[in-house]
Amino acid sequence: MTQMRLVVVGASGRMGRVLIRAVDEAPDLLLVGAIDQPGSEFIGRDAGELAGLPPLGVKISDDALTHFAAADGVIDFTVPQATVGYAALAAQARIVHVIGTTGFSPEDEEKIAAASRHAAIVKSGNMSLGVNLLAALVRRVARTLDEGFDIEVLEMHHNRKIDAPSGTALLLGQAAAQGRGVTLEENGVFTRHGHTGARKAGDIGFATLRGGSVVGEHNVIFAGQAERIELAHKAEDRGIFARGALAAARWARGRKPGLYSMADVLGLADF
Ligand SMILES: NC(=O)C1=CN([C@@H]2O[C@H](COP(=O)(O)OP(=O)(O)OC[C@H]3O[C@@H](n4cnc5c(N)ncnc54)[C@H](OP(=O)(O)O)[C@@H]3O)[C@@H](O)[C@H]2O)C=CC1
Ligand SMILES: O=C(O)C1=N[C@H](C(=O)O)C[C@H](O)C1
Repeated sequence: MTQMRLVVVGASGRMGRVLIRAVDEAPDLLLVGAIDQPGSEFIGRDAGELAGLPPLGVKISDDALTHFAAADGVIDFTVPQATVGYAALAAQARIVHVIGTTGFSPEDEEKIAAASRHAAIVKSGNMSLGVNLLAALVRRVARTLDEGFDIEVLEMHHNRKIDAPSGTALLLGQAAAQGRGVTLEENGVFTRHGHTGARKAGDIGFATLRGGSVVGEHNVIFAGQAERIELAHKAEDRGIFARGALAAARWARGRKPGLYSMADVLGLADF
């Protein structure tokens, strides 16, 4: 098969730079575009140089439309508003859209679902193999244990992160809720402050820590009477997310339009 031509949007971001290096290392992939928002100080710079590589001959641009028209897929770790716009453009160009961005509102989610009627979208709050396997384990454990075990999701990230709880924490909370046969809308508890009263049986609680340079750490705690089960994942390098995103792009190439998850990509949906 010919090389898959990819555009990285949010090219100058933490993930954008890691993705440019990961695409460059993959012989079956070709970087054909690197997009930042209009007005970015990086427009016109060489994408390779920005990512700490020799020049790649791909300039950072704000012209997404032209680059999408010449690509097979777009890898997007940006911000919700940008991703919703790129979903519409990728749908128009009928190209694969891999979405790693987190922090979407329900309205954003609806727009992305609408775009997925025209193009294959793979979207996940965490693209790593480890976290998606963890989610499958959480679902299984939650299915086994009854409400005698309280479920709490704890996460820590670097001090630049702008959304909470993390996309991964939500993904893990959803897995726990699915296992229990409930929904996060009904059972999720996202803040506790002041005189909260005792914990309600069946709640799925979330706690958020921010600080330093932590790439991403998640714990799912099943707390029972006199015993506790803890399942955890610690990300040590953003390369794990980039590798997952590129695996998703390869998997989605040629696939029919739809909204897919990393569980689909990794074959974990029925785990
Ligand atoms: N699913 C997963 O596995 C992972 C998801 N993430 C998620 O990815 C997202 C990005 O994370 P991270 O790289 O750390 O964040 P950064 O802030 O470092 O990067 C985001 C980049 O997007 C750019 N951007 C903003 N608007 C646009 C636009 N309209 N077009 C193009 N680029 C735009 C920003 O530019 P500017 O600085 O000029 O605003 C910035 O360079 C977050 O939502 C994060 O939670 C992160 C890691 C893994
Ligand atoms: O913003 C980050 O850095 C990360 N975001 C994702 C999330 O919200 O879970 C994934 C990863 O944990 C890093």
